[in-house]
Amino acid sequence: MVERKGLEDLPGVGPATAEKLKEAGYGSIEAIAVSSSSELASIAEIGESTAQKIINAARQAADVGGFETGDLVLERRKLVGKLSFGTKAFNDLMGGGIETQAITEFYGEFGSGKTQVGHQMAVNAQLPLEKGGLDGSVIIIDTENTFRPERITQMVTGLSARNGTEYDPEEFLKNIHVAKAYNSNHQILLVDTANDLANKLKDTDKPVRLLIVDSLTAHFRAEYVGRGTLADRQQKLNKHMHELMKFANLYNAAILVTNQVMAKPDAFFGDPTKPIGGHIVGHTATFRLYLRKSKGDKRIARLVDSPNLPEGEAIFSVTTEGLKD
Ligand SMILES: Nc1ncnc2c1ncn2[C@@H]1O[C@H](COP(=O)(O)OP(=O)(O)OP(=O)(O)O)[C@@H](O)[C@H]1O
Repeated sequence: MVERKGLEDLPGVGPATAEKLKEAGYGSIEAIAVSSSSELASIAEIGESTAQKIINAARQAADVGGFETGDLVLERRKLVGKLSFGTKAFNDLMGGGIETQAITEFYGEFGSGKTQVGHQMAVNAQLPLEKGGLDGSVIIIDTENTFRPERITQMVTGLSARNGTEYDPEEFLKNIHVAKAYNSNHQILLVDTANDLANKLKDTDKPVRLLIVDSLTAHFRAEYVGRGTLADRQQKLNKHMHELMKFANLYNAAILVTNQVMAKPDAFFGDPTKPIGGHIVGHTATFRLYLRKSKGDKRIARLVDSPNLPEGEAIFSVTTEGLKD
């Protein structure tokens, strides 16, 4: 595993500059490495030539996606893990579960079950491999204050009954690290914090194997209103997604993000069945699932985009004990 460096390790970046960059959402060496000197100069209030020097140093320090030979890619692909949903229909749809080294996006209307899926996966990820888990810890970036430890307890109790094992909910809660994101910049910054935490836990018996961002887009949507802001928003979102992808590869982790679609479209966001973030999120997420409500506690998940699986649907229920067939 690569040792991660901080912004302060770059020549020419003092604490004040580092702070300005972080506040503007440039919290990682990788983000600096792919920025332009004019952009950096104006954010950090430094000269362009200094900015260019910082960028050059960042490019050297970061692995910003140069070329890799196919055998190395294959070697990494061999490590890909699958995190089970714990429901047959869902697993069948997704070829066994959600993959590590990938971003899986769940989008749908309010109440369609996105947060519930996230909670269930935060439980399942801690199970041993033979039980469909990833034997790891979980990080949740909670942007809408929807994380409920009580739900985790209920789901662990449900799982104990289903698996015929006595799991301790408290143990599960201890392996879930939750941070609230107060705005989109903070949300982007929390991926760096997540990196630090993952780095710290990587040699323990519970390395971070799942990172959840619930909701990926809510802050962006609330902060960037009006047509003139669209380009900025998409650029930030794009950077955020790439940092998440980087995290996925670095720690062989699964990334689960949620995205709300509006039941009542406004003029700006258009088509009600289209998730927020449009092309950017769509092209960066590896798998996309559209969730919708059906009768009672039933939900329908539709796989809409996948590099290697056919499109299809799965029906599942959201119950007090967790997701069920
Ligand atoms: N303890 C519980 N027992 C049974 N069902 C529950 C329980 N808690 C939540 N649910 C179900 O989950 C639904 C909420 O789903 P969830 O919070 O995942 O929606 P969401 O898609 O994340 O919505 P939003 O976009 O508003 O965040 C509730 O309407 C209810 O049907």
